[in-house]
Amino acid sequence: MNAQEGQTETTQVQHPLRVAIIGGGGHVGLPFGLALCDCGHTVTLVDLNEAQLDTIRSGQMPFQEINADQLLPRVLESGRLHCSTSFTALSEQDVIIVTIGTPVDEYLDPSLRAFDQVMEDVFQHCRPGQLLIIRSTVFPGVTQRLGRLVAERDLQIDVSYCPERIAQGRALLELTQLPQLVSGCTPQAAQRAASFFSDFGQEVIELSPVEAELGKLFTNSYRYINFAISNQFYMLAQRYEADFDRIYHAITYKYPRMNGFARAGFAGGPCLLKDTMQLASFNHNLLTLGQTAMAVNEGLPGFIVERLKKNHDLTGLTVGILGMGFKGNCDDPRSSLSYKLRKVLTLECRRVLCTDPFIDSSDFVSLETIQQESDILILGACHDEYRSLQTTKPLIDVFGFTTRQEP
Ligand SMILES: NC(=O)c1ccc[n+]([C@@H]2O[C@H](COP(=O)([O-])OP(=O)(O)OC[C@H]3O[C@@H](n4cnc5c(N)ncnc54)[C@H](O)[C@@H]3O)[C@@H](O)[C@H]2O)c1
Ligand SMILES: CC(=O)N[C@H]1[C@@H](OP(=O)(O)OP(=O)(O)OC[C@H]2O[C@@H](n3ccc(=O)[nH]c3=O)[C@H](O)[C@@H]2O)O[C@H](CO)[C@@H](O)[C@@H]1O
Repeated sequence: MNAQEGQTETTQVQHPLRVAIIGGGGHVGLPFGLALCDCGHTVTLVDLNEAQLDTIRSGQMPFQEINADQLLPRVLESGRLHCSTSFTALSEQDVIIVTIGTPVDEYLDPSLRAFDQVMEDVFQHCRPGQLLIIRSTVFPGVTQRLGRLVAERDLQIDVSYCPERIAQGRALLELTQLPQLVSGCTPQAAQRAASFFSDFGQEVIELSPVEAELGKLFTNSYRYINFAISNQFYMLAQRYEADFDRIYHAITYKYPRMNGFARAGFAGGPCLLKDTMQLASFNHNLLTLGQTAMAVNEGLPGFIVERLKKNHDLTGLTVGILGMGFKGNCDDPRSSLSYKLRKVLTLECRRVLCTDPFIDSSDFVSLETIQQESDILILGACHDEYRSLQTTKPLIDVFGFTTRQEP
């Protein structure tokens, strides 16, 4: 199922440890666990999702991750990868890593209950001398608060926050290539976390816990706001019947000061919007740029439909969405704007059809059917399969993906 790209060299760690990853069946925990195991650590993936763990035990990746289809059977064969739904294994570990999801709630505030519950479970099972590494993206202040709780209970474990910064699907390519932000509640915790990641092959940058927490949120908010600039310019160009892609090429060509100018497109997924909202919430709901970015990026599906309505009577038409994942060549539908587009279209059109080569859903149709039965096609995700799509139907491609020359 997975594409294969140049494997990164595996170097063996000098100090093999016993490591548990809570949330180890997920998009962050699993590839990290495989990589740690591959370089010599013994890893227990602790996850509530039994079905996911069964899939992993059988040697199958539960989601797409470049090079993981080859790596998973290899580490299973080594005998150093274990899976468990129980926290009891925690007491046998040297290092406990937390990679559970950290969503925002319906008020756009971080939802801390699940995280606090996991921490309570960790406290019940930990033993003195262990290193706790928080790797989920957390609200600023969470790490120091944990440090205070650990001190109050005299648990004698070292608490650190070391955020994950890989792009989903590319973890095994990026893990040892990206510098690792490292922080600890005490100098000893920071130093132990730094040794753990340098032994793993990463360049380490030390920050205080709140700096590392903010650093992670700044990284994702920056990217999200950056996409909003392009999406706003795209909408503006459309309003004046100007071709955004032609402008994009013209103004970025041999002009280095536009190097960071993003393409227009659906900016979705489980992280960018959520982390921008966490930052806003941390700053007492004041993050003007972030909130404006949310209005722009989340408004793009509605804008597309409004534009279509100007030239077509949608009530009699079938519209097809190509690609439902939250980004190109990705099988993850979480917070994909293609679903928002489907919802808006459903209110306006006779029929909406969806297709995606990576997502198995009973209400999706094949690429062939969608091409035959749709009057209008809209690109929802830049899957390679659509790059050279031949169609006689009008194709709305906000990304400029099907017309651009370079990848
Ligand atoms: N997805 C990414 O590319 C990415 C990148 C960097 C950081 N992050 C951050 O990493 C964290 C995890 O994200 P993800 O995409 O891997 O989420 P995910 O939903 O894919 O994985 C989380 C895993 O935790 C498990 N889990 C939930 N509650 C649990 C509990 N109480 N005990 C044990 N296991 C439990 C779930 O079953 C799931 O397998 C989030 O904070 C996210 O913001 C994600
Ligand atoms: C590359 C990057 O910094 N990604 C961050 C992002 O990864 P994540 O896995 O969310 O992936 P991306 O940042 O690549 O994509 C997020 C969204 O932006 C859209 N998109 C992408 C490129 C583009 O030019 N225009 C556009 O709109 C994608 O279609 C997708 O909907 O959140 C993760 C979770 O915290 C971080 O760890 C990653 O570091």
